[in-house]
Amino acid sequence: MKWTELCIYTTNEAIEPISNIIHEAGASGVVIEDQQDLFIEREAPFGEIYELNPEDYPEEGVRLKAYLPVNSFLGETVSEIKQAINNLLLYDIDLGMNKITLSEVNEEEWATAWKKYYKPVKISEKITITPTWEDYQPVSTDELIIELDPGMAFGTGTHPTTVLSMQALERFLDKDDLVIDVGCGSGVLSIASVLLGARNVYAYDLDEVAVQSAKLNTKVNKVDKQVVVKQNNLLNNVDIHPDIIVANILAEIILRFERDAYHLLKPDGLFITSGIIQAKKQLVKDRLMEAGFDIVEVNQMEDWISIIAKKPKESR
Ligand SMILES: C[S@@+](CC[C@H](N)C(=O)[O-])C[C@H]1O[C@@H](n2cnc3c(N)ncnc32)[C@H](O)[C@@H]1O
Repeated sequence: MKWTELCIYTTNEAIEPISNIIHEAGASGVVIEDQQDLFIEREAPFGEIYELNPEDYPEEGVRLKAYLPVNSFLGETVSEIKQAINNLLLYDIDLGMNKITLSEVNEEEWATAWKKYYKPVKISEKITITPTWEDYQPVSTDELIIELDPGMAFGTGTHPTTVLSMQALERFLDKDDLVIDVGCGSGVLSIASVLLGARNVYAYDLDEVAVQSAKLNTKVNKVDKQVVVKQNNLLNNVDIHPDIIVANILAEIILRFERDAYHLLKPDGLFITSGIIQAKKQLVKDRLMEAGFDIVEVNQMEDWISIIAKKPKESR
């Protein structure tokens, strides 16, 4: 199948409205190449690797790229896109060069074009996540590598909520711990747990696609013998007593099973929660304490909160 690559040269302020126009025209995704990205100073507490190549960016302004299938409607679709973009001038949106170019790409090029945007990322002191197609060589001997294919359940494993969970696992997981991963998504936290020394992990997700993806990723990372992946609603009908329960799920969902987590955990066990927005921080803390937990730590990355709670030795 043939595709047309639509390149729109514009400005930073026009990214959002033009992206909407392109989505409405039927493109499944938009690539944003913003010249300013080359100059942003990024926080890199763990020396994250950002390998931006200036050649991938326009000399000035922003380049948006979208892919449309070549069919008999293409000419009409492109005219509508041009018209809708020009209409933005009525709202005083600066369109900069406002140049559009079209070029044909074949299926194969299109399918791999997005891969250059994914690079190995060091997300904690020990853990680096790398896309499966990269031949990444560890920088130090104690570096732990997780191979993940972006595009599968819950992205690349580099979302702040995942990073917060992983950093907590890195600090609190002891060798031979038994771990439950609630809402495992791609399985990234289960894989990290095994690499960090967990004896076994039980990974649950409600979504069948996530379950399949986690099964595949545990195989790719050669930890499938230690990780049991199952479709399950939270901790319903689970009768395992772990040292750690990790759950990167929204606050509303955490608050549906904090008591189950407390009952299942071994004394001294940890409940690592993440995916909590600022506004829900106090509510989640209160409810964890009501369930009997002691709060060990509250951490933040960007707008996201992670709360680490401990079940006391003597249950209340
Ligand atoms: C934010 S993602 C986290 C994925 C992964 N743990 C990570 O950190 O990258 C939350 C996951 O929870 C799953 N989920 C939502 N509700 C659930 C439920 N009731 N039971 C089990 N999993 C659930 C979703 O399908 C999704 O995969």
